[in-house]
Amino acid sequence: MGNMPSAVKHCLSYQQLLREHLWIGDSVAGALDSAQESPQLSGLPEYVKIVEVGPRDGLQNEKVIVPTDVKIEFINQLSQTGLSVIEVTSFVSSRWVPQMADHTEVMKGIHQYPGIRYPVLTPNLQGFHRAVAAGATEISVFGAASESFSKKNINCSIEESMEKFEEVVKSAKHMGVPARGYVSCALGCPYEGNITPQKVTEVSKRLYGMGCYEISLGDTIGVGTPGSMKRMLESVMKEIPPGAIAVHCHDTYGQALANILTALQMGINVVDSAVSGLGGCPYAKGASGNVATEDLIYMLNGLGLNTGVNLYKVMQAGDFICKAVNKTTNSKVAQASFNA
Ligand SMILES: CC(C)(COP(=O)([O-])OP(=O)([O-])OC[C@H]1O[C@@H](n2cnc3c(N)ncnc32)[C@H](O)[C@@H]1OP(=O)([O-])[O-])[C@@H](O)C(=O)NCCC(=O)NCCSC(=O)C[C@@](C)(O)CC(=O)[O-]
Repeated sequence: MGNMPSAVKHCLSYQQLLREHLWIGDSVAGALDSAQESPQLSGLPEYVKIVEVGPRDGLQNEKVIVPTDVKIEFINQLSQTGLSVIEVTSFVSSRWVPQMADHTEVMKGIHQYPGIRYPVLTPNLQGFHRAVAAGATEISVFGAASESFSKKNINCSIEESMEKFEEVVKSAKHMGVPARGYVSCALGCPYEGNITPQKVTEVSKRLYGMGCYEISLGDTIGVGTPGSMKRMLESVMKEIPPGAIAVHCHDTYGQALANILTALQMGINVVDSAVSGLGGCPYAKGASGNVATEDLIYMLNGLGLNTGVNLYKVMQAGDFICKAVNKTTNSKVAQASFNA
């Protein structure tokens, strides 16, 4: 059971919750329940940490500005699900990403529960200082393995970005603020196409070397397959231990769950996902949402792996945000459950 959060031990029966609150029929509730109760398969990590990126990655690409109080309510609902990490917002330029302009209000407005971490994106020192002033206690810097994407996304070369991140991570360390590092375009770039595993490894090593405690490898445009995921991870894992690697899979080509399973089989046990499969990067045209947290939990439950997260409560939060942004969920599990 290791570092499994206690919340998982107190989950109510899915059938009971689903029937009472989501009006789901017995057959669907039974399917969700049996996935929950599956025995663990060998060769996989016992516990998987889910990093929920819905409030940040999930919303950053929404064209209509989501009201701040809706974002706060969404995050507060996610805090009730058993998730231990919820990425809240980005301290970036509002000219570049208007949806994140209310970062300070969101950060100050949420209820921060003990035992849950609420990281935020900070591209430079300006963002870092604003984030800390607003109450952030964990940050992420976000680089890329593609020169073109780096320029489009953060207006500088990879080398320049590393210099900015060094400053941010150094200040973060000095203040006792843990820093995570993203590497976008780990399995392909919207501008350059193929990206070599060597380039991903090189950038990951730089971020890990400067003090990022975890490197999240982003399939930004969701073009990866289990084959390219395996080749990329084999290369990165020569330099970084699996315990310090996370995967961040967009689902554009429907490969996200297969790619995640590949990573789990290689010893990775941190996975980023977004409720309802929301998400996309404003600077990665054509990229669809992240893997849906609901679908990820359903698969992990079926593999008998612990997450500490209550699928029913995540579905409720997903229902809330989809209604608020007037969207249909991208989660297959939520679709199957609601349409049954
Ligand atoms: C990085 C910058 C700011 C550079 O943008 P820049 O224009 O090069 O910045 P600058 O340093 O030249 O400053 C220009 C203006 O921006 C301001 N500025 C400077 N820094 C900040 C800041 N932190 N917060 C607020 N304002 C800022 C600064 O004060 C100045 O204001 P002015 O004097 O003109 O009024 C810009 O390119 C930017 O904000 N980019 C963010 C893009 C973004 O958020 N993309 C989405 C997230 S990445 C992603 O989705 C991928 C990921 C992580 O999910 C993983 C995956 O899927 O692969």
